[in-house]
Amino acid sequence: MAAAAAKAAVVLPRPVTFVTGNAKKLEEVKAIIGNSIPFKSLKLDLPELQGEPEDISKEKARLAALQVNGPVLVEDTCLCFNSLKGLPGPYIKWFLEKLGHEGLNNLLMAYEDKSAYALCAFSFSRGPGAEPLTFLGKTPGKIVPARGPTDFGWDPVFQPDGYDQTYAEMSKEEKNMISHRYKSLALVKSHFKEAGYVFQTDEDTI
Ligand SMILES: O=c1[nH]c(=O)c2ncn([C@@H]3O[C@H](COP(=O)(O)OP(=O)(O)OP(=O)(O)O)[C@@H](O)[C@H]3O)c2[nH]1
Ligand SMILES: [Mg+2]
Repeated sequence: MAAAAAKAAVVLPRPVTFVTGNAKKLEEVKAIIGNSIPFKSLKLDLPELQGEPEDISKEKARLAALQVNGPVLVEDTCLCFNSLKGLPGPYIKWFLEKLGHEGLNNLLMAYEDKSAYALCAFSFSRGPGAEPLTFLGKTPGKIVPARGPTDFGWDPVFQPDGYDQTYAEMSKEEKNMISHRYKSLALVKSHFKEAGYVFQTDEDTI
């Protein structure tokens, strides 16, 4: 039999929109994705479901696709303490806001085990109504008293396994080579490569 027909390209109506209310996330996503996926960004703080990271991320993608009326990428980030069976997890934003770096350390005072992991769940939706695909990236480490610049979230209290520095003490380039976000985006990039999406620009659709 003749070789199988070439896979038809999936045409997406415009560049993907990365929807986030977090400027520091956007900075890292830009640095990690580079030119490999054409995307633009939209600053929007989407409401978040309670529950498992994957479900929160998928629901964010569904909401974002409706808002944007096109293909979207979103992500949800968790910081999970093993002694606390994965908490604060997706609720880290509020724990950090209320307790600060010292409070996060204090949560683990009663436990010997300070191990933790950073988890990033990117979700991609091709548009409103499409089932989002989720890509998980995980970096193991431990919670330590804050060290390094305090310009991004809990970076100063997270020391990845195999490193003497916290995320905050590392250069951006170094963090972006090992981070939960990097690992999750590596899977997103592979998916885009395999799927061979073709993007129309906004100009094409006018
Ligand atoms: O030190 C950090 N290093 C990181 O690599 C990192 N990634 C996210 N975060 C923080 O963890 C919470 C996640 O909550 P989150 O995923 O809902 O994000 P968000 O609400 O800020 O933005 P978004 O939901 O609009 O995208 C928020 O407090 C973020 O600031 C990080 N902190
Ligand atoms: Mg959020």
